[in-house]
Amino acid sequence: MIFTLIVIVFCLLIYNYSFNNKKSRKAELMSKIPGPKGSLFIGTAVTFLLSPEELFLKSRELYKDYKGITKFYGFNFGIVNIYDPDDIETILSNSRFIEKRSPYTFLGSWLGEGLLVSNGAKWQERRKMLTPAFHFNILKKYFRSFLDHTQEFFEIVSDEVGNEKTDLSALIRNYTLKIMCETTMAEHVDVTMMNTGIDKYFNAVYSLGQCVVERLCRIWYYNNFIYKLSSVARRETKALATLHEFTENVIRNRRKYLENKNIIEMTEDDEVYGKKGRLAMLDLLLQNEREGKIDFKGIREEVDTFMFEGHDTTATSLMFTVMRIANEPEIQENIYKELKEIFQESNRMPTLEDLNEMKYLHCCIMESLRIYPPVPFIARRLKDEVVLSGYTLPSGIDCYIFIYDLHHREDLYPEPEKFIPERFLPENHQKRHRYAYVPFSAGQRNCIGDRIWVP
Ligand code: HEM
Repeated sequence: MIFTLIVIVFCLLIYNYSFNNKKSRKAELMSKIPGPKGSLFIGTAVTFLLSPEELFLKSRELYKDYKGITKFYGFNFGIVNIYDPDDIETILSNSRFIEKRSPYTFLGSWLGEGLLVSNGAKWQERRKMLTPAFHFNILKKYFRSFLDHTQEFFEIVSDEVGNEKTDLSALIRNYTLKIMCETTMAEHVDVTMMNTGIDKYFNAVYSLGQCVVERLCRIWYYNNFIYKLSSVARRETKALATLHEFTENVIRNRRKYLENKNIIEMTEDDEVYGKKGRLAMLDLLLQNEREGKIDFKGIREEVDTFMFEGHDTTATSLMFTVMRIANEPEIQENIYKELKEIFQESNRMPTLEDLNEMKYLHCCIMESLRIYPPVPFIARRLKDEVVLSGYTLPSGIDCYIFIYDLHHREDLYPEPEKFIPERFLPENHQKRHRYAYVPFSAGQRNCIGDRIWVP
């Protein structure tokens, strides 16, 4: 009871300070932006008192009712949602709008100041440090690893044929994480450790994800002090211990491996790789640690970031792609024909060059990322005022870019729920606005791993 009272009083005080003050420019500008009418004290914050699924549907409703731009506000925060390609271009292409705050801060206890959530000089420094690990040559180097794991995956899936049900999600997640570890954490990650720790790791990722979503749906938890007192925060702390232990083991194992081999300094064509190539992400970070440019905590932040951002998005996308194609017999037939033309009667493994010939399959993947973007929205904190769709957005609020709604706009993608890979044939895709399709975001803070997914 006392806790609820503290929450209410606290929220009302903050609300009064910032948004109820009619003289404030922020309040004046926000009042002009279209959106549902808010209540006296809590603005539209009541919308957040929904379950995650209901909140998702509510956001879709708002998008339909307020084409182009709409707002949420309450207590001390303001959010403007945008879905228009011109507006999205204004934000994503401008280096003034690369700052992230809510809801990324909710990931802070896990990812620290890792690339996904960091800002300013820290972000610039890390992005520069890590970019070489995502060069196309890295993809070439680890292509074999993709093939081996995919082969293993197929064998396991074939054993499932005839079963009434198969949980593809668990299988896909498992293999995606293994590939992610090998390609970004270097080839010699201890597989036994991976296999024993992997289930615990997944459960902890799931649990932490739940905590973040619950926090997002409970506006009073936006305040750190209040959140820390909750049972959700206690669950988060438990999950964090497992997650950090897992990644610390990955780092220590790799470090030990390099020490045992007496590899003091690695160069891009070091013998540790057996062939010429660039350093994988973890080795690049360990190299920078030796040069005093990053410490253990910094390495862990990046390893946590890449393990999460790399495997979760990719596995989600793979699951939706497989699910959708499984329900589209004609599309399956077209994919089969294309593969038959490439491989003829041969059983050989695919090469990187073959990928360039899989044009139809490529369109299918793009269409799947359109309908089911694994990152349905991204956000930017506005440091300056900006005009979007004819409205001036105040500085200090968060601008949410709803990739999901952009990708489902009827005017850009007629019959948006239909799976039509031909939308992405070059002659059709090139006619579209450059910012009408952004599953990997765009601009300076785009996805650093986009080439690993769609080369
Ligand atoms: C289907 C696969 C993927 C999708 C749809 C995807 C999507 C995205 C999106 C939309 C962003 C922008 C986030 C924002 O602005 O808040 C992003 C950023 C990022 N992604 Fe991905 N991603 C994918 C795969 C990967 C992979 C494989 C990796 C790493 C191995 C990765 C690492 C990152 C990192 C580190 C960032 C933050 C970049 C920065 O802020 O500088 N992603 N991703």
